[in-house]
Amino acid sequence: MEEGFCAFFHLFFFAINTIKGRSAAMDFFEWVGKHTGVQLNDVQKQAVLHTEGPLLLLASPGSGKTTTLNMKIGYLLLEKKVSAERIMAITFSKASAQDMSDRFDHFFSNLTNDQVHFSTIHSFAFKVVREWLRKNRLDFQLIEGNISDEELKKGWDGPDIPLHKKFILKKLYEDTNGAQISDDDMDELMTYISFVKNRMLQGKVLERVRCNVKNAIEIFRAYERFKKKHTNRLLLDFDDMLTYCHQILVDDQDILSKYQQQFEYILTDESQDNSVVQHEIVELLAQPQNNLCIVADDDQSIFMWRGSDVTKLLQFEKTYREATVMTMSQNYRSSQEIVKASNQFIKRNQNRYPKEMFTNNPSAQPIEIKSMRNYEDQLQYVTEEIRKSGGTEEVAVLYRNNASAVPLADKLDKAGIDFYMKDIDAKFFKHWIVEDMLNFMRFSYNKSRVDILERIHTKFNAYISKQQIALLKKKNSGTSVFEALLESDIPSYQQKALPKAEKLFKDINQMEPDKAIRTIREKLGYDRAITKMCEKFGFNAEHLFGILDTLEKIAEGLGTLKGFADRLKELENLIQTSKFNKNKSPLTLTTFHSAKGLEYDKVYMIDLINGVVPSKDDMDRYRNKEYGPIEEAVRLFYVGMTRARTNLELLTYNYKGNERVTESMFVTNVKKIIKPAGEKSSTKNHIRADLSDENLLQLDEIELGREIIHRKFGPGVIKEYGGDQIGIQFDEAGYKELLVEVCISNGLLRNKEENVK
Ligand SMILES: Nc1ncnc2c1ncn2[C@@H]1O[C@H](COP(=O)(O)OP(=O)(O)OP(=O)(O)O)[C@@H](O)[C@H]1O
Repeated sequence: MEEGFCAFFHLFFFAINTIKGRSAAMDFFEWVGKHTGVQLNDVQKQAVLHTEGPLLLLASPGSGKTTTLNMKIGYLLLEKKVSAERIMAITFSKASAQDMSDRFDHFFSNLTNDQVHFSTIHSFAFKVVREWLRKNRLDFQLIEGNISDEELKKGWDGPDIPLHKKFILKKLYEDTNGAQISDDDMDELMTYISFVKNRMLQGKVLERVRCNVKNAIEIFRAYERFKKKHTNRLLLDFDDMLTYCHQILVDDQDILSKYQQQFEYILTDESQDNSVVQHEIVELLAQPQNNLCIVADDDQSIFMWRGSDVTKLLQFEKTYREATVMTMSQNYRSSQEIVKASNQFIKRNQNRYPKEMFTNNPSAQPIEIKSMRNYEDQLQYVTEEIRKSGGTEEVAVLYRNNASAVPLADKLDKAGIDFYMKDIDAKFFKHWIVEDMLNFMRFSYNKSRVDILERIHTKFNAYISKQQIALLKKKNSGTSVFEALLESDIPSYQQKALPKAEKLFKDINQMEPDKAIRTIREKLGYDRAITKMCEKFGFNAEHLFGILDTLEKIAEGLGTLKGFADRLKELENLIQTSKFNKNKSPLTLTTFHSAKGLEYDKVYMIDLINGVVPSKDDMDRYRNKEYGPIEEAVRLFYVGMTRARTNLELLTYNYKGNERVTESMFVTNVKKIIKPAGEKSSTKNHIRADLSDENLLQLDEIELGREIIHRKFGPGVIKEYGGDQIGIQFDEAGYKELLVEVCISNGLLRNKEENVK
């Protein structure tokens, strides 16, 4: 009976094959190539054919990772006759699971009806956890998912906390620190908890994990206790799905064996993004045959901050003695120029598998590096270029921080250019700094509004105390709060301050909004109040002042305060709805992180200044000889560069507001890479220093204010740095502008002894 069925099955396949035109002599690749139009290269073919045993497929960007994985699944199904339910294809995000599934259908829907399950590791883990809970007659509740900032801010009525991760953390933060948690701290705390759980860290090691949230470890521990003890149900967040799944596979042999037997072949895409716990789950499932195909690019690992870990990839050959490692280095996406420069650039990282990406694609445009005078010029330039290009090609503007999107969206919208924004983050508009500015403006319309004053009274120069607010509330006179206060018993320092503030509020009300913001910041003392808050609570001053600068930019050219408030609403709405422009607009705005896996004809990478790319924190840690973060920043830059097919522009500038900023050290790197050999600066006029000398100033150590010693001009201080030039004020030789490359490559500058750690 069974034999008969098999014979029928083979006959059926033979029929399909013949229908689809595959003769007996035609090999799989020829046949598939005919149907899909994709001719795999030799390494891709080898990777497809290697089905038994552990395989690490290291692939460069654009080298056809997803294409190869899909071909491999096709091969398992159609050639090796493996049934679909015995294949497990795992990706990192829902979007890439969908992308892989779509691409599989595109290649094979005419050739097979088999439905392979493309899953995220989270959805598989959740399935295992549910099965175990059912088996043990336990109930559970998910405590993570969408919740709006408004809902969170509103809090809850009654004694019971709503069982949601953010509410629970909010409460535990308040209990531990006696203060409300800010949005930024909530984000950082969530990231910290994810990191710790994904890296499976416990005990003392936790103390080594950096987190700027006060008492983060205590809050994390309290959170874990809360989830276990609060109800008779098990409370699970997204990370718990992974840690529980791992523990279940370790403890419950029945469940482990069931899945090990079910999945004969396991394939994982984007494995460089897997965390420790995710790698361990995959390793357990693959045993004992270890028919495991891990597709990864360690150079595109950019989620270390939330727990991903390439160590497992780098140790693959140690984990599996019988491991095969293959490298796919041919880039099908980008031009000669882009492939060569990015291949060279990524080599500055030490902690990586050596690879040599190459392409047979033709040459296109040279990589352009534009150094603008200031931030505004950069936005103006990008907007103008995009306008001129007329929407004929796919263009992306990539930035490191979501905050860059708001002024850019504003500028593009004012120029009438539509865009698709990949990762919507309208948090900017809900930030307390934005709320503060609007409250200052609202209060200027009606100075009797104690409720508004209550929100800003500590943030301007009138020294209005909590008691005075209470008094005003009690009086409820409906007159100007300033009049009411001046009539009451006030300390002498308020005698002058109150009328002055009252006058300023009156003036603000009549001003154009950008001037109003400047007045609030400078004359009413808002900037000073923010600086103090940063000192007291450890807030990130750069970020907060950045928001204020952006507000001023948005306000430019708007006539009234009301017009400004309306524009903010309009922009928020525009950003929220831009996600519906996918496939409608040829222009995409996205962070470097979210651009991974995507490609465009032309890519602009913006805001390439030290302190942003790489971040100040990355640079500080680098100087302290902690290399992980800077290497991740390099990988992120590399991901950005390799998104471009034919055109890549790197944009930097010298001033942000009045502040002097310096060109990203990565841009300087790329400049050196792409400069034709003939233009290399001559070194023959200089006596070469011993370049291995540890005291020599390195490129990435250049910073304003650093004290150095020049071989010829003696001691001095770095005063300017940007583009190719470095400005140094020498003790004796006066101020000089020198070429960075000449100084560094000839070892002309040494760190002053006390700078050297
Ligand atoms: N053998 C091949 N011949 C021609 N084109 C190919 C081949 N392999 C892949 N490609 C094409 O190269 C492009 C990149 O492929 P794919 O998206 O699979 O790469 P990737 O390695 O996943 O990229 P990344 O990691 O940068 O996101 C696609 O347009 C794909 O069709």
